[in-house]
Amino acid sequence: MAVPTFLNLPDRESKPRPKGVTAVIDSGLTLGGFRDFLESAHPYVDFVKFGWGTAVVTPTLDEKIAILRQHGIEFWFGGTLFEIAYAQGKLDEMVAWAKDLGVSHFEVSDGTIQMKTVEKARLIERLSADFLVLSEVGSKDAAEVMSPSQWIRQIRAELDAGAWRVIAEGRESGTAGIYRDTGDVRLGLIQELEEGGIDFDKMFFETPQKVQQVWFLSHLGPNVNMANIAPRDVIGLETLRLGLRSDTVKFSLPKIRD
Ligand SMILES: C=C(OP(=O)(O)O)C(=O)O
Ligand SMILES: O=S([O-])[O-]
Repeated sequence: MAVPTFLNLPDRESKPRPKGVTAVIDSGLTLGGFRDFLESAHPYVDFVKFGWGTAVVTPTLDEKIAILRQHGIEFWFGGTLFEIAYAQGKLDEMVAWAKDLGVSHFEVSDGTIQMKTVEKARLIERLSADFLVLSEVGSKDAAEVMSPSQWIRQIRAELDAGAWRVIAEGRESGTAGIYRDTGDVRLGLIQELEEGGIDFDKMFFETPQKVQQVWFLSHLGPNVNMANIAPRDVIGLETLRLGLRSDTVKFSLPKIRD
């Protein structure tokens, strides 16, 4: 990796990283755009999520997966696709298709459909036999606001059911789940998750907007796990993690900035 050693920068592990991961959302890049993006930014991309149902309408899905393999990048399909398959009674078919494609990670969410907590836990447990399960907590509907204690209960229940990581909902837009509809972080919620003893290394925070990335880095440090990062933002996000941009320069200049 080309980070020069003459600067004092925060420690960043190289891939595969246990934390400090960047998960990109592909909302439908062209094959050429996808290839170019990863040629430029692959050291900083840990995962690609094919957003919502884009995977099933992407004629070049196999080619995209081959490019991800060349760069050692894992991928998964948007939780919305799981929700639609489940609600149509087609989960077994989706699992078979995912296995055929060699998928190792699988998202289980209920951001759009209603699902009982015990049913979600059962599905997490079942899918964990075949995949590393990312379960997502939070609604995609900005009008649905869950209390911090509900968030804590659900995160714990999903980790107990076998989820490998829990994703905190933010959408592609950054206007639901852990955010108000204005995009402002629900500060009290994040604080209560921390006080409630949630292990943030087991969480992926969806942080599509730069201001949201800056907030999470400033409060939880350079190695916070972030998801729903747009391809065009990956290099910029890495500079934020390393304190190479004014917003987080305290990471590279801790003594003269606070
Ligand atoms: C990111 C989204 O969906 P998914 O989590 O299913 O990819 C979205 O609808 O904003
Ligand atoms: O679909 S979006 O804008 O979250």
